[in-house]
Amino acid sequence: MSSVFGKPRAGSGPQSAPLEVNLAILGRRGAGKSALTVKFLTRRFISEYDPNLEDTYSSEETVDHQPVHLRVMDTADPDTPRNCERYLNWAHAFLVVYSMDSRQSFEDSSSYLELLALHAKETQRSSPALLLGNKLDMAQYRQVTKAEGAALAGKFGCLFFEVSACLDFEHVQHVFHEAVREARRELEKSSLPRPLFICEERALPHQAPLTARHGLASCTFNTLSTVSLKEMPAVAQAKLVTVKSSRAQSKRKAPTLTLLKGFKIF
Ligand SMILES: Nc1nc2c(ncn2[C@@H]2O[C@H](COP(=O)(O)OP(=O)(O)OP(=O)(O)O)[C@@H](O)[C@H]2O)c(=O)[nH]1
Repeated sequence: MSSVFGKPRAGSGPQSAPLEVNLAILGRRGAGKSALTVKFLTRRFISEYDPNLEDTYSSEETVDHQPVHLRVMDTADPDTPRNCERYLNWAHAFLVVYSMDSRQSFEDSSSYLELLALHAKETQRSSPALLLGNKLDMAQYRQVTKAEGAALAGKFGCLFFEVSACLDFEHVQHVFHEAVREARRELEKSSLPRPLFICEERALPHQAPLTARHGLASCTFNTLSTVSLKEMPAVAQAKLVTVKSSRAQSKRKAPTLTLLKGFKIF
């Protein structure tokens, strides 16, 4: 049996278990996290949304001929990253989104990348991040150049794309699949199975919250000296919505739309 990344190839037999990948979408309010997520899942662009909704969606994907069970957490931090453990300890990869017509959202994306880098350092476990400059269709109003986006991504060693949630689906899908590839590479390197995560049992006196060090709200971090392994939390202490593959989706639009509660899709 041929294999890809140590797993059986899709279609190579009934035993093929899909690769499980958790992806968290981070970024300032209004950057377009929900719009990109819904575009990827349904091929549709949304123009109205509930900014306080944080949902985790599940989608069966095929990436490089390999079946992937992809969970996407569309996060909703209030103004700054808050209670970040819910995604830091859950995700295998991150999409950090900024809106290219907002300098502030670009600066916030830098804070998110710093947060991820710090978490990787403190847990000695890196999860890949991709930086996305969203709203490419609004490029005439851009406040952030492509070069600036690329430079920020380069600083943190992550992939960079400019995208639009209201332009072509294929480009958005490509970006999500790149995130899966990045996660898969990292999972292969890691010897620790991901169903377990490291969390702290109690705060240590010497442990300074990220807030203090990086101006981020309510994020505390784990040290390896007082850790315990716990079961991964049920997919999102947020709602889980199951969505079939995007390709199948386009053929069954009506049922899909009723699943995506909280969004108005036009
Ligand atoms: N023109 C354009 N508008 C977009 C794009 N992506 C999102 N928007 C719009 O920008 C606004 C914010 O988009 P959301 O997807 O809700 O942003 P978000 O990052 O999820 O924001 P929160 O839910 O508040 O965290 C909405 O009005 C979207 O319709 C895009 O690529 N192009």
